[in-house]
Amino acid sequence: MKRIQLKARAKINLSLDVLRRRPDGYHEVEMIMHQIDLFDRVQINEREDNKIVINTNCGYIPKDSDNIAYKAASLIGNTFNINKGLDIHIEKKIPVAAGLAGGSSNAAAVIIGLNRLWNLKLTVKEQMELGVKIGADVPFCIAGGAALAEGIGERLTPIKGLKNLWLVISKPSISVSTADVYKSLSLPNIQDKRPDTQMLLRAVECGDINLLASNMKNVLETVTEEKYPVITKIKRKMMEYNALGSIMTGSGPTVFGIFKNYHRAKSAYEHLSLLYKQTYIVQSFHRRNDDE
Ligand SMILES: C[C@](O)(CO)[C@H](O)COP(=O)(O)OP(=O)(O)OC[C@H]1O[C@@H](n2ccc(N)nc2=O)[C@H](O)[C@@H]1O
Ligand SMILES: Nc1ncnc2c1ncn2[C@@H]1O[C@H](COP(=O)(O)OP(=O)(O)OP(=O)(O)O)[C@@H](O)[C@H]1O
Repeated sequence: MKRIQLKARAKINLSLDVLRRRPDGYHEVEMIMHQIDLFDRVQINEREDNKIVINTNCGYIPKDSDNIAYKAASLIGNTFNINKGLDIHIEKKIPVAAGLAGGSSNAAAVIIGLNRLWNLKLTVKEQMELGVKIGADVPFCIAGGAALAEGIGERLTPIKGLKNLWLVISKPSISVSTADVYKSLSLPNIQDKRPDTQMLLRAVECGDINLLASNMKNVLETVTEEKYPVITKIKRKMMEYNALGSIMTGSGPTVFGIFKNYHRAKSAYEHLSLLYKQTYIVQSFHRRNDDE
């Protein structure tokens, strides 16, 4: 029986802009996305029967066909007419419903893993085209590294990622539905809150973390931060503890701060982790999937 184990890394949005609402309800976005070195471990083992079975150490994600990793496995099985059963074990470390693409990264790991396990010879682009059928963040999680994401998030232009960037990530104990956040977004409300994506892209590519950190913006804060003042509180704390800049990632509620060095990040981590249990000190992860 064949088996494979992969790391499924989380992402943050260094900027998030919404350009328009499409007739199907989805939104056209412009985002700078970056993987971080906070990951779940996904292990896939073939089974004797033809069932897909999800196991996880996390008590509050679905273990049936609602699990996004299950959906990815069944999509690959159906697309390539492979009727083999799989045990998928997810060791969760990425906070759930947090804006960190935890579920999407698991789906991406299953697509990448089955491509290798079953020798499907899919290119990264082909894997991404399958991934978007599961969710808008899945193609980025397959591509990895750092990218400008357009369309609904699936049109990716790879960029040179940031090496060894120190971040503190803090999730308050509330969960947010991405669909609800996009639904509640008022486009007129965000006009004076939009990021200068081109300038931020240049900052990332030059490694100018001061310029980046002080200009990061996420227009979805107008919905989630408005509803949950704890997000403002965490951003303030990050700045109080010497972050160069701090915003919410994705649809929230997780907040991240960028720090000049490990010592400053550690000091912020020590303070914030006393207030918010789900606080992590992490580095950026810049390697793309096609580099591996
Ligand atoms: C907020 C982000 O995480 C930022 O990276 C993504 O835009 C969301 O990506 P995701 O969670 O993979 O999104 P999906 O699972 O495809 O969609 C969840 C819901 O979010 C809304 N959605 C998502 C992406 C997008 N560009 N426009 C949207 O309006 C849709 O209502 C959709 O029903
Ligand atoms: N493998 C999985 N891991 C995490 N959540 C999952 C998984 N499968 C299904 N879910 C469900 O998906 C929902 C969103 O969880 P997820 O952690 O992916 O959110 P997120 O970090 O906000 O994602 P994104 O940043 O892509 O919007 C939760 O309600 C969760 O129960």
